[in-house]
Amino acid sequence: MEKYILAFDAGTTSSRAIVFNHSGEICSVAQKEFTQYFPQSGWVEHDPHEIWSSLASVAAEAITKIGINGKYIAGIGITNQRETTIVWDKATGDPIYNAIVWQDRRTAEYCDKLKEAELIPFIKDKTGLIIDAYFSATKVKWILDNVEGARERAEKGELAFGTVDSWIVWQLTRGERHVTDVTNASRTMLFNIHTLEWDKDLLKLFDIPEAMLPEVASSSEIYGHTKTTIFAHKVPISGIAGDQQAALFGQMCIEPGMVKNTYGTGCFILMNTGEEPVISKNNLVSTIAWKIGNKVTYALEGSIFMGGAIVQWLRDGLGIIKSSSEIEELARKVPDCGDVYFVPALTGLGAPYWDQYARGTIVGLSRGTTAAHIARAALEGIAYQSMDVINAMILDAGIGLKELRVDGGASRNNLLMQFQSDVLAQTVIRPHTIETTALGAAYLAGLAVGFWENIDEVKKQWTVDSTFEPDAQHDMQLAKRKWAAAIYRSQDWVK
Ligand SMILES: Nc1ncnc2c1ncn2[C@@H]1O[C@H](COP(=O)(O)OP(=O)(O)O)[C@@H](O)[C@H]1O
Ligand SMILES: O=P(O)(O)OC[C@H](O)CO
Repeated sequence: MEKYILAFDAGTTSSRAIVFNHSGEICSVAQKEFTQYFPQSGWVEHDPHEIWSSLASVAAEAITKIGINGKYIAGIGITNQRETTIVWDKATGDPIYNAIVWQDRRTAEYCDKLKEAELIPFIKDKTGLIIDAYFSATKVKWILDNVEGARERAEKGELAFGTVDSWIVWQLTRGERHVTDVTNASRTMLFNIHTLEWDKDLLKLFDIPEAMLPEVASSSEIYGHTKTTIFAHKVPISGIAGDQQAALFGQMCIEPGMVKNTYGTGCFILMNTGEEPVISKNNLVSTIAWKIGNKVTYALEGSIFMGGAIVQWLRDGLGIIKSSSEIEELARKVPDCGDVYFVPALTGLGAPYWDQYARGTIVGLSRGTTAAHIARAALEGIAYQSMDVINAMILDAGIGLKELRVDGGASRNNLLMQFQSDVLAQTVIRPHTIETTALGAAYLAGLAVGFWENIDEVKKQWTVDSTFEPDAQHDMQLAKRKWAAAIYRSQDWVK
């Protein structure tokens, strides 16, 4: 019987399990949303047990849907929301606090202090990152400072820290392996992206005991075998990558200069920069794209905190649409935004602005403004934010953009993709499989177990669904100036 690769995609709002065949085609998908906790303004938490139980149930569902069991799974690839921080007791496996999610802003003021102490170059030189509450280090420190007895227990070696990938491997191996991969490690602000080791100076700065940290492995190797009852067989866990790096791989952006944008909850634009990190002068971050064998590939990244999530807000917060896909029909009711500009900074602004205190802003409302204009302005806001990141990327890399490869839920929206092409004056390409995050994790897992022989073999599986060419119908220069003015108005709002 044919064998398959199973990808676990542990996203911010839902858990997905996808079974891929040897041609890289999706054979089965199961998905489950899980609870988002907002205990205070700007705080976002998940229950680590729910992350795992939802993943376990979708994995079981996905494999039973096509009538297979663990025996027919050649390898498991894990991809995950990055930066989200979990600390658990090594003996009991119980988390000592909820997962603090990447979007959580509770450590923003502490980050300001780090900036005031002029630590920006110190941290950037080692990690490639910008100081922001987004990354894991300040979240781990918060847990150690705020959960009673935590630091003492961490110092005694009783606690484990992990990003969501580590938590999943711990569950799958029943506590046998405490491991992460280089891509996830590079988002913690504790990992030196040049030496590929946890950085002792940073551990000291954040007062984090080294004993809590996972072992750091490559993105494609056998980390261990499943011990859960879901599979009834020992399945090798053989690929791990943060979701945005996995998407870069799934999009087969394997040559330096290739760029992808994933339009999910946020928008994450990554450019492959080859074997050396490019240190950004334009407020992007340098990150590890993957490590396969001994070869490390780096990327430049621009992280936008609100992408498709703004569409969910129009659905759940404003109630002007009933489902995310309805936004396209609504926005098409008007020929343009009617001079309305919408900066979706509901949780602050990420790259290239990095303003933790910015908030969502709609400007240019008039008596003639309708829900359709707001819908259109929201979609355009997603595209303008992506344009700002891509412009910064082009400056940093010193090379132009040949094409933009797109994926993620909101990339289904043809109006958004056409507008993205118009504002960039560049070709936008959507592949057949927009589940490229899971596909990338599957490829990494399959390569490690010989399911696929080499990258050249999987490269042939990437095929184009739609191409969008620039076809701007109005003055884009004026529109871009208005966008810049709207961004200015959204900044520094809640400080
Ligand atoms: N047709 C659409 N137009 C615009 N946004 C969409 C559309 N379909 C889905 N979305 C948005 O895409 C996001 C889901 O994409 P997905 O890739 O599943 O995200 P994630 O992996 O971050 O959970 C949601 O925020 C949703 O609002
Ligand atoms: O869950 P996603 O797809 O929104 O991705 C979240 C990112 O990994 C955060 O850095």
